[in-house]
Amino acid sequence: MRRYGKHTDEDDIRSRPNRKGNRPRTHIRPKHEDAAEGFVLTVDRGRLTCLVEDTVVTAMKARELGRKAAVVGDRVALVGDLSGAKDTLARIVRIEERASLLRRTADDDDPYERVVVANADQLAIVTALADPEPRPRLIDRCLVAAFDGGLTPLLVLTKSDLASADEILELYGALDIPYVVTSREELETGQAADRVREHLAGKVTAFVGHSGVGKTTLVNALVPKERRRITGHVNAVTGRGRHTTTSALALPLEGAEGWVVDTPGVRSFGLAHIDPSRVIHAFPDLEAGTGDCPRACSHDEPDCALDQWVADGHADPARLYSLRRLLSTRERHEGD
Ligand SMILES: Nc1nc2c(ncn2[C@@H]2O[C@H](COP(=O)(O)OP(=O)(O)OP(=O)(O)O)[C@@H](O)[C@H]2O)c(=O)[nH]1
Ligand SMILES: [Zn+2]
Repeated sequence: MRRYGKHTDEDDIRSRPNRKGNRPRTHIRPKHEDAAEGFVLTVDRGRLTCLVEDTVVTAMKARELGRKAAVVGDRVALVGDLSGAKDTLARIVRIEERASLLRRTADDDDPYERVVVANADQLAIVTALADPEPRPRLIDRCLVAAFDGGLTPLLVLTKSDLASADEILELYGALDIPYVVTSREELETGQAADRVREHLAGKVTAFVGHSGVGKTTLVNALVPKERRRITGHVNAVTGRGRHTTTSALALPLEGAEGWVVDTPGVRSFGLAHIDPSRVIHAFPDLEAGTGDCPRACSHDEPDCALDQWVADGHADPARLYSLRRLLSTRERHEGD
């Protein structure tokens, strides 16, 4: 697992314009030197559940954090009552620098950024091969969010007992994304969890997927029994029988070191915040050819240098095609 250690807060490292003319802040003697290090497991209406060593502590952010919000996966510094006893509340005084940040906008027309998960190494995109039908545009949008946020994608294709994975795998072949295909039978024998777990060991993995794809079933097979959630659909009369996830939730991986971050089912994945230059970073073979692109090139315009780069044999045309397909998913379509 990535060692988070005592990172300094990025915002504190950058020298800021010193409007008030007081001494610049240095990080040599940080405030709250004695603060404990915690890991945010979930957030619920301003209350953050954090793991501090082996104790689960409820906390809220200290006023000095201002508008900064801690999210699931954040490494934070806590002070105050760290006993974890009932009705105690610790204070989060610092959010450490993030190694990655999975974001989505609720809607492309809504510029408000909803941070989903911080510090995840990997994004597991769970897609059913049938029931519900795979939605490649949604997969593409998740991939773009992963590349933009610095996460490595993993495709988890469920319900192979209902339909073949060939078409989807062909569509993503050029992207060379690691994938796992699972079926009902493999869920029952435990093979499905075993094969997915191989990709999760030592990592923090955020799971996303449209409702009904089998994400909860899979997550439950990966975490300790007492942490499992109820699966199945809402009972139309009582409304019970289904978990209502509103925030992401970090759960320990069973059988290996690592974290599974379950996120609420996504219907859409808004990408208003995406920066193409961060996406192309995930395509080093193509990034190397962007030197002659016009300024702020979208890499999908007539003067883009990548056409020549590919024509000269420096990269596979299928890779450029895939990149452009991904970038074009930033435009919103009906049904995204
Ligand atoms: N045939 C088949 N059904 C599966 C498989 N995996 C899960 N299911 C079923 O698909 C349905 C949905 O599974 P869930 O795990 O609840 O799906 P989810 O993605 O968490 O969906 P929400 O709970 O709606 O967010 C359940 O009835 C599961 O039993 C599979 O590999 N094959
Ligand atoms: Zn370009």
